[in-house]
Amino acid sequence: MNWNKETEKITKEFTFKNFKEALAFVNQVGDLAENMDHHPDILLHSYKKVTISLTSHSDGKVTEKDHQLASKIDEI
Ligand SMILES: C[C@H](O)[C@H](O)[C@H]1CNC2=NC(N)=NC(=O)C2=N1
Repeated sequence: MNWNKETEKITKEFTFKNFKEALAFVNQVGDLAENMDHHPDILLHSYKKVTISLTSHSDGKVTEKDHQLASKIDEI
């Protein structure tokens, strides 16, 4: 299997005190995504880190929707 070329996206890593706080953050991001009908890729890793990646799949690139959701996530 070939390696996939990364499509255009914006990514940010968040670090929390523990797994429980990281998971709570993931759920809050999920609520925002559902409200916007715009969904990130979410990776909860190293037990207390969350990496969020945003791209607009229907456009195949980063759009204003991604920046809007990123701003809302930063306000959590
Ligand atoms: C039908 C539904 O509105 C679409 O599939 C939405 C869902 N969430 C989405 N999220 C993202 N990141 N990109 C999209 O193109 C997208 N499309």
